[in-house]
Amino acid sequence: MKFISTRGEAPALSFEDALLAALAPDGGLFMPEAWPRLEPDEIAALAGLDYADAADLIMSPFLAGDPCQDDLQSVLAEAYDAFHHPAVAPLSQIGPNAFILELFHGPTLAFKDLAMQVVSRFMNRALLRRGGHATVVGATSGDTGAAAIEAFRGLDAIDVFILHPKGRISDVQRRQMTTATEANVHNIAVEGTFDDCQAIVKALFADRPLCGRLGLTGINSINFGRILAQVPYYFTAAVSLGAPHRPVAFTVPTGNFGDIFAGYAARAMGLPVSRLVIATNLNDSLPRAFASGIYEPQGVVATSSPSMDIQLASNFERLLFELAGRDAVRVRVWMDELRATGAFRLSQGELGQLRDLFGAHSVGEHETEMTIRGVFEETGMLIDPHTAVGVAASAQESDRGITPMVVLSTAHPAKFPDASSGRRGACPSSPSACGFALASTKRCTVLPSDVAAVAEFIVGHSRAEPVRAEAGA
Ligand SMILES: Cc1ncc(COP(=O)(O)O)c(C=O)c1O
Ligand SMILES: N[C@@H](CCOP(=O)(O)O)C(=O)O
Repeated sequence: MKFISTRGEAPALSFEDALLAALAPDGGLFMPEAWPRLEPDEIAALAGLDYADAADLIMSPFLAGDPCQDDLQSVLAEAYDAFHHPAVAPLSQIGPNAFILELFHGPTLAFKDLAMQVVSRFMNRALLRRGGHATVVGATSGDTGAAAIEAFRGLDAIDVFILHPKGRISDVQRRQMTTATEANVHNIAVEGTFDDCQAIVKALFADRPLCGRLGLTGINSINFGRILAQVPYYFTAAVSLGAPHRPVAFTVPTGNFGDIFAGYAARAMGLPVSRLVIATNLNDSLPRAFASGIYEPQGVVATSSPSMDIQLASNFERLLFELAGRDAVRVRVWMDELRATGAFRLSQGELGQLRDLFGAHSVGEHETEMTIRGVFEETGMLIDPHTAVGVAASAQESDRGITPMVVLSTAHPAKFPDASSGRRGACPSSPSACGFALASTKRCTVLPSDVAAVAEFIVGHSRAEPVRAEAGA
């Protein structure tokens, strides 16, 4: 299997090379050259398997012919061994035909752990096999950074630099990141928003000499490895609700569009997904685009679901690539227009195609709070504000009740105790196994929202060997 760029101007790479490159050198995102298909009997055979064994069957076709395919089984077994629930991603029911997929049983209590624990192991093994050093750079609105620091801390071959928007993450997220004492972990608090952090990361990748010098790689969902490791839970959830014999719908709390794109990938592989509902908070660039056809990200608004305080949804580019029939020229036109004017418009035909599969709803702060309260009163279950955005958005879908609707629960309520209590005093307790970093150590450097300042900090702190001149040069 080879991976190609959505912008069509980069060489096709193997899974492992695409994983280490993270972003394609032409600025595009890697995509599999074709979607592997699972036949209905193969999907049915996932029933009753351990999560890691199911993930092995689902992910394996993407690694075909790659040296890392031999590592897949052991990587998955190790990755999910430390989860706090034997099912890894269990389902619970909150109403007739309404389910919650609990993706918060990993070490940092957010869905990011399911992929990050896999990606870090693949990267580390690749570097040990090939020799060399990598510098991971990532942007976070709180959860990706915590999961990455947990997954990469203490590794000899990899330094990790995580950029978060200063003052715009929860206290628990901040402590999870800044109390790591390992020398390979670096936190940068950027004076800006998550979109600013992500723009800086992309600008660093655009500096090809810097990429080479630092062995730059990324762990955001712009890396296809992240998306791939998020696909299996769509399959396991749907199969436990009757797939492949019964279609299932999903509502996904959305920011960077990575998680919901993994649902799209599952469908492209043959899973009967009848609907994918994009649930955003007040940062509603996607619901506005699905209503009007104009994608026009605006300034980020701070909400009680800070991990979704994102306007520029990077992985939307992957969906546009699919929508354009994989025409990279069309994608480049959209992206150039976005860069030049801050917006682009989809045709009525394209919009219709998207609406056939996707719903998109924005949920306000009061509705989020009322949903947390309502779910608690009806079920006794505490949900976090990101999940609440998902539950509220799923209720706006007109055909609900006909097909099972699964809302992805993307974070444990203990990560957002103030918002998750619904101001009713039902305070979430953190699972004892997670051992939150309560120490007061703060390892974090504040920097302006400026590419040069961040690059200078990374160069000054990375353990990457400077490039040696070619012999005879
Ligand atoms: C708790 C939580 N929910 C939802 C999201 C949105 O996921 P995505 O960025 O993949 O759309 C994030 C961050 O990305 C998150 O941390
Ligand atoms: N919500 C994320 C933002 C980055 O998303 P990613 O899935 O692209 O890494 C976070 O909490 O950091």
